Amino acid sequence: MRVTDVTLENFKCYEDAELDLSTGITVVHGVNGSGKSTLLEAIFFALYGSRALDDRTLSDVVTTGATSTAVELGFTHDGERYRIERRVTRRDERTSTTKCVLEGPDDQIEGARDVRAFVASLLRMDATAFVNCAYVRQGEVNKLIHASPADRQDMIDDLLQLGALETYRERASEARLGVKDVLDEVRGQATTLDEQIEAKREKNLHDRLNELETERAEIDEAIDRYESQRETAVETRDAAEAVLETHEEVRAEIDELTAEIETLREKIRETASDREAATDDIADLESTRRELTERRSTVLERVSIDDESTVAARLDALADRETEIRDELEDVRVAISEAQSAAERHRETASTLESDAEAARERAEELKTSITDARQTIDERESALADLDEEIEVERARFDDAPVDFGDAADHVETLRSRADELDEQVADVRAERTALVAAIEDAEALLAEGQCPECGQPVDDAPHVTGLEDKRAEKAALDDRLSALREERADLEERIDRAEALHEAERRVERLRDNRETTAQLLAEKRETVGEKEEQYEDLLAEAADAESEADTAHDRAADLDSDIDDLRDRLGDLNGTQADLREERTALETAQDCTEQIEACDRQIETLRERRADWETMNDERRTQLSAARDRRDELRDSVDEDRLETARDDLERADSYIEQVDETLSDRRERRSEVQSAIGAVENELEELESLEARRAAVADRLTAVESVYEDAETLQETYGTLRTDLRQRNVETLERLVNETFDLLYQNDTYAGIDLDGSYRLTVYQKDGDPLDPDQLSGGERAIFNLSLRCAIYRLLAEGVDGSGPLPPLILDEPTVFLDAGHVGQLVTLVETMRDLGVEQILLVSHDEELVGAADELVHVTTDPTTNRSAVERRKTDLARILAE
Ligand SMILES: Nc1ncnc2c1ncn2[C@@H]1O[C@H](COP(=O)(O)OP(=O)(O)OP(=O)(O)O)[C@@H](O)[C@H]1O
Ligand SMILES: [Zn+2]
Repeated sequence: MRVTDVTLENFKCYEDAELDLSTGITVVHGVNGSGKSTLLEAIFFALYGSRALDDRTLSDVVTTGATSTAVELGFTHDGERYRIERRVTRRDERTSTTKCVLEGPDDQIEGARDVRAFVASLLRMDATAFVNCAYVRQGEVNKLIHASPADRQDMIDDLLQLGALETYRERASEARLGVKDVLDEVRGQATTLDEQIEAKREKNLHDRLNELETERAEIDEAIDRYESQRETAVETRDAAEAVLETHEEVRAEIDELTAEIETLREKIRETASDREAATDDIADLESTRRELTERRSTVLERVSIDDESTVAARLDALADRETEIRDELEDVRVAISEAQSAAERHRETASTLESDAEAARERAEELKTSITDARQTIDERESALADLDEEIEVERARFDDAPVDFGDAADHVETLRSRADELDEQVADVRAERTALVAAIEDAEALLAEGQCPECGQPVDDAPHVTGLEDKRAEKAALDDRLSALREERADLEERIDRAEALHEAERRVERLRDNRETTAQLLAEKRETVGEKEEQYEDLLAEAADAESEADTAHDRAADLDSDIDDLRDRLGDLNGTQADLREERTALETAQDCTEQIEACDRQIETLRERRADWETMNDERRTQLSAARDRRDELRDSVDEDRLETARDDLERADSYIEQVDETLSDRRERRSEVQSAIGAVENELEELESLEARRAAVADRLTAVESVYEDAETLQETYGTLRTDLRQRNVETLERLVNETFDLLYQNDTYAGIDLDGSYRLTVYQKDGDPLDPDQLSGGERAIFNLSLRCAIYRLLAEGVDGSGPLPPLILDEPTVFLDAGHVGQLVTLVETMRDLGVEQILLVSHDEELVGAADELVHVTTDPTTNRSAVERRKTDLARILAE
């Protein structure tokens, strides 16, 4: 197998890396922490997935901060190309494989589990075997030495496919155990069958069958005999029963006849008594009839009829007469009632009229009083009128010597007043003029006193203005005169106004008195008119009352006339009632007679019916008597026919037959029971015989099967032993070869050293021998020695695989991570030799992580790993070997 290329995306410290790898020795180098180991891990992870991670998780391989990583690995194996792609994705808290595909030459495999299984079978190694053999991880160089011999044995066995032999051996053992179970079971069956057959043979089944069959024949014979005897008994019983049955029938008939005779006798007796009762009834009816005839005669005599056949005609005539009387009675009654109500009406009229008259008189009386009152009022009003006239005259007399006529006083007052106003104005004007003049005079006098002109204020000497002052003084005197004249006239006028106003007042009073007078006169006239009307009314009411009273008298007279008519009508009513009573009496008599006739006829009919019935009953009893004697004859005949001796014999026969049948039935049932017992016993014996036969047949079959199973069991045993022996042989051979190879390799690495050789025992226990022959446990070796020793062991295993068992495939690449850690320079050289030897042995590809110069020098190809210091991401680069340059570096 050879890895051709690996591509990483966000795998741990790699963001994006692609690396092609070739055959031969490839050395990966770079500074610490640059990502060398990661590169190898990626290859391991691509092949085995999570199984390659030991105790780490999927999420550890995803670059911190990224959500998903992908690894792609290309490799060739046995001349075919393969390509694995894995993608791991982190989602929420979970990280899982989201893609895992292996493309092979034939088909494509999907899913982590299937891909892993395919890789394990292709390389013949699972992840554990891979790290034990092909891939020495950093610090795990001593893994094989530290492993326990058992683990080592398992591991090497697995690598060399010896595990399969153990599996086959186990399967053969399981098969043998399975066959053993079957064998035991078949043997058990044979034993059981033998026991069963023996038990049955001991029972002497054939003898028993003979005995039972003999008994069955005897029972059959006895049953036949009893059955024929039972038949005879049944016949006897049936005959006796027939005789007794016939006798029973005769008895029953006799009983029936006796009952019939009794019934007939009873009926005859009853009918005879009915006849006697009928005779009595007839006698009673005849006497009733006589009484009725007598009564009818008496009644008819009372209404003087001797021929009863005229009764019906008389009744018809009576009915007509009664109708007439009834009609007339009705008429009279109506007349009385009408007259009564008429009289009543007249009386009511009279009473109404009388009360009308009374009311009229009362009203007349009232009027009379009211007239008297009115007259008094008239007198009072007339005197009031006279008073008013007088007062008016007094007031008018005031104008006799007045300056104005009656009626002009108001105008006069007005005229005077306006004159007074004029005067008041004039006084005011004059007074104002005077006041101004007085002031001017005072000013002038003051100026003058100071020597100035009173007109212009200039000095008096220059303008003689004193004349002006004199004029003003004269003017003032005139004004004074005028003012006193005006005042005088004004006082006079005031007096005249007072008088005129008094006159005006008189005028107004006369006006009011005249109004009063007019009102009073009007009232007087009205009153006078009312009195007149009332007096007329008074007369009318008196006349009205007189008329009503006379009409009331007339009504009383009419009512009295009607009363006398009613008396007459009542007399007539009495007469008619009397006639009606007579007629009714006569009719009752006639109806009684008619009733009697009807009853007499009914009696006659009843008597006739009873007589006929009596005759019928007589005939009936005659017939019954004939029946009675016939029944008696038949009964006597039957009584004579009964034979007591024969009956006695029949009863005895019956009893005997019954008891025999009972007995024989019991016996028969016993026998039959026994027979069915015997029959089933025979069945059981026959069954057992059949079973015996089938047991014998089965025993023969089991014997055959036993032989077959025993031979299969022997085969399985042989097979198991063979696989076991084969494995031991093969392991022994492997151990021998491995021991040889380990020693060879070890010699190669330690030609000169103190060690003589290595011993590998059957269970892969390793012992190192020193030159002096002392044994050493590998653990006791120095660190470097241990590492070399371990690598030798691995190398030996590789060689074993290469020389190999049959069909071993191409060898996986040898991958070593820092194998030189514990080695000194000399040993590094040996390691180089070892690695080269491996290459020569046919290991196609060897991947080494190391910075050892010697190893680098041995490389066919170099891979340089660097870190970008800014991003902390790794990068890979392939370089052709240039030893000189590397050494220079
Ligand atoms: N999931 C991850 N994401 C990012 N970086 C990671 C992750 N896991 C590990 N690393 C880093 O990858 C770097 C490379 O580690 P690795 O073991 O491959 O280095 P190395 O070259 O083998 O070093 P040494 O020579 O010391 O063995 C380490 O510095 C580590 O911190
Ligand atoms: Zn002057």
